[in-house]
Amino acid sequence: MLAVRRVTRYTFLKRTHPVIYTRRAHKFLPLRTASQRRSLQTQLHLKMTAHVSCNVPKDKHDEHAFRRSDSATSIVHLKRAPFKITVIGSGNWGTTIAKVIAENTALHSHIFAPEVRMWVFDEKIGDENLTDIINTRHQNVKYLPKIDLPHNLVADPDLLHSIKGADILVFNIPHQFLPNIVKQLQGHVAPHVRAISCLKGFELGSKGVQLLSSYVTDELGIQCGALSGANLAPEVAKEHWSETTVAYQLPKDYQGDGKDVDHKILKLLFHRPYFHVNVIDDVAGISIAGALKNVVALACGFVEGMGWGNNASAAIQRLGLGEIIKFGRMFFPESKVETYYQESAGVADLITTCSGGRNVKVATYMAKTGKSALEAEKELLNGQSAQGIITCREVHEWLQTCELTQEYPLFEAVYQIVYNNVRMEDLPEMIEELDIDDE
Ligand SMILES: NC(=O)C1=CN([C@@H]2O[C@H](COP(=O)(O)OP(=O)(O)OC[C@H]3O[C@@H](n4cnc5c(N)ncnc54)[C@H](O)[C@@H]3O)[C@@H](O)[C@H]2O)C=CC1
Ligand SMILES: O=C(CO)COP(=O)(O)O
Repeated sequence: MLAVRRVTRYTFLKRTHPVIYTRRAHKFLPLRTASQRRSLQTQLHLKMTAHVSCNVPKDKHDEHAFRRSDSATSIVHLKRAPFKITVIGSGNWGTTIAKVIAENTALHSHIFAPEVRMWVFDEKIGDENLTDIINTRHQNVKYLPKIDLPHNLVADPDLLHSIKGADILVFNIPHQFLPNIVKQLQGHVAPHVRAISCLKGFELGSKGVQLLSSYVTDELGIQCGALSGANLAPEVAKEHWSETTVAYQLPKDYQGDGKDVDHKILKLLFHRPYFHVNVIDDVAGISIAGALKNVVALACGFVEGMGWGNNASAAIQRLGLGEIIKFGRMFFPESKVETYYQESAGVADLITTCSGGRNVKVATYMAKTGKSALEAEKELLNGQSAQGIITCREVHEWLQTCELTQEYPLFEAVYQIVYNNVRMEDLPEMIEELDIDDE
C-alpha cells in the first residue's frame, strides 16, 4: 500500500504529463500509451477505494481481465509477496497442475515468483534422469508425454532443496506416498507456509480416517486447503476447458489481505482460461467427494467390463453418490451436502472419473482379463496409480472399525471384489443386500 501511495503522489504532481515511478528501474517513466494511462487510473481508483491488493476481476472467465488485474496490482508490494510456489509431485496430475501454476506465476509476476519448483521422484528413462529431461526438453516424457511445459517450471529431485523459501506448497502425489514425504519435510517448513493438497484419498492412522489436508496440517503445522474437481489430467494438460474447486479456510494467524494466502490469491494461482476455478470454504466436502468417487469408478469399470451398459453404470453412480454423501455426513459433519451437487469436485468429478478415468480403465481390464487390480494397474498405467484400489481398502478398514460396513454396500462390494476375489457378477445382489463373511 505504501508503494501505491508513493506512485500516486508522484503521478499527481506531474498531472499534465503523467509519469510513473518504477521501483524496478528506480526512475520515472512517462505513461505513453492509452493502456498505461488506463492502468494508472485503475491504481488511483484502487487507492481511493483503499483496496489495492490482488484484485480478482469480476469477469472470472476472461484471460484479459486477469491481465488487467495483474497490471492493476503490478506495483503493490505485498509484505510476503511475491509468493514462491513449490509443487511436490510430478506424475500425471502433478505435472499438469505445475504447468497451470507456472503459466499463472509468469503472468502475475508481482504476486508470485515466476519460477516454480516441481519436486520429482527421480528415475531413469533410458540412461537419462527424468529431472534432466524435464529441465532440458520441457516435457515429462513418462507421466505427461507430448505436452510442452513452461520454461519457468524447474524440476528438482531434491525434496528439501525444492521447498527452500517456498511460501505455498502444492502437494500432488499418489496419496500412499504422502506419509513418507511429510516425514522428510518435518522440521523444514516454517509455520507461515500455506499448502494445498491436490491428492484424492484418505489417511488412515491412529486418528482414524483423516482428510489428507488435515494430515498435512497436523504433521507439518501449516494451514492446508484442497483442490479437487472433474479434472482428468490429460484433458487439462491439453487445455481443454474444465472446472475445478479449491477449498481453503483462513488460518488463525492469517496476516491480512494482500499479505497472506487467501481465496483471491488461490484463484490467481490456479485459474486459467481453460481451467475455471471456484474457491470455497468446504475443504472436507471436496476432499471426501474426490477420494470416494475413485471407489465408485472401480464399480463402474466392473460393470463396463462385463458389458452391462449405461443403465447399470448410472445405477452405480446414483448409489455411489448416496454413499459418498452419507460418509461425509457421518464422519465429517462439517462438510456441506450442497458441495456434492453444486461443485465440480462433487457429482461432476464422479461422472468424469466414471466415464474415462484410470480407475474405471483398471476395473474394466480386471473384468475382461480376470487379472488382479494391482496387475491391471501395472500393465495399463505405466507407473501411474489408480487410487481407488487403496482407498476402497482404507474405507473398508475404517467402516469395519466402526462396525458399519453394512451401511455402505457399494463401497464394501468394491472392496470384496478387489481384495477377496468376490465375483463381479454378484454386484447387484451385494448392493441389494450385503451378506459376506469377511473372515
Ligand atoms: N491423473 C489425474 O487425472 C488426476 C489425479 N488426481 C490425484 O492427484 C494425485 C496425484 O496423481 P498423479 O499426479 O496422477 O500421479 P500418478 O498416478 O501419475 O503417479 C505417478 C507418480 O508417483 C511418483 N512416485 C512413484 N513412486 C513414488 C514414491 N515412492 N514416492 C513418491 N512418489 C513416487 C512417480 O514418480 C510419479 O510422479 C492422486 O491423489 C490422484 O488421485 C486428481 C485429479 C486428476
Ligand atoms: O481424479 C480424477 C479426475 O478428476 C482422475 O481420476 P482417475 O485417477 O480415475 O484417472
